[in-house]
Amino acid sequence: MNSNSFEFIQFSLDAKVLAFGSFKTKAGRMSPYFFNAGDFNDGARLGALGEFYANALLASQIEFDMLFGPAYKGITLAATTAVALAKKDKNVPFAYNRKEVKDHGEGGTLVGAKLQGKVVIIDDVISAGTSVRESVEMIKKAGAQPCAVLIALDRMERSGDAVNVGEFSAVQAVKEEFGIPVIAIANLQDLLDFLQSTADTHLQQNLVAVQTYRNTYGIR
Ligand SMILES: O=P(O)(O)OC[C@H]1O[C@H](OP(=O)(O)OP(=O)(O)O)[C@H](O)[C@@H]1O
Ligand SMILES: O=C(O)c1cc(=O)[nH]c(=O)[nH]1
Repeated sequence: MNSNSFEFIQFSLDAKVLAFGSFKTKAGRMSPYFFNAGDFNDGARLGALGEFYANALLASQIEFDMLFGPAYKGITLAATTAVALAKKDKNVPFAYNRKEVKDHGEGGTLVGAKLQGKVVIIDDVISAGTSVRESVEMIKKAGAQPCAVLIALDRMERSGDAVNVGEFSAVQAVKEEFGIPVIAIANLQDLLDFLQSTADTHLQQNLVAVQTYRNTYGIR
């Protein structure tokens, strides 16, 4: 595990964005962990979050010209990543969409810089891939080129629901369908490594449940 991933997991636990317990996912599975990016909800946390995204993006060495954040959560994520990149001497434009079409003033659904060149889509998680699919469509329609997706956590689990388990994860499907990389600041393997190596015995107690979940739903 790289240090950005390790520190990100610690940061997410401290912020209580990453929690252990019993949570129902969008797919209807009972998960022993959950990542709620909406709880990075103050200036210091959002600023630090942008640093983690920027570090992961720069470490990937992907060439890009701008960022796009799908509404709603992606908007703040793209904005804070753009600020962090600018602090690292990589000042790039960013854009985002509205979920509802604005029918007055400048109108439309796109806000911010004009979509052009190689665009990185920034979001928190990919569940079914709907948000990425819609983003790819908007970017291509504007004449630009989606070049990567950057997310906070890749749960590395196969598609489907509690009973039916598909062959591949939504992240794998996005890579395959659009031929673009998906970069995650951290993934389920990092979380397992973290739980295995932590000196916090209370935290370590979650290892078996997370491993069992991975054995049931995890990608092969
Ligand atoms: O891969 P998907 O199935 O699209 O799921 C992932 C998307 O779902 C959530 O956003 P949501 O669409 O709920 O909107 P929000 O950002 O307004 O919460 C999340 O922030 C991702 O954008
Ligand atoms: O699958 C989901 O619904 C899901 C899982 C998770 O950890 N975080 C999240 O925002 N959604």
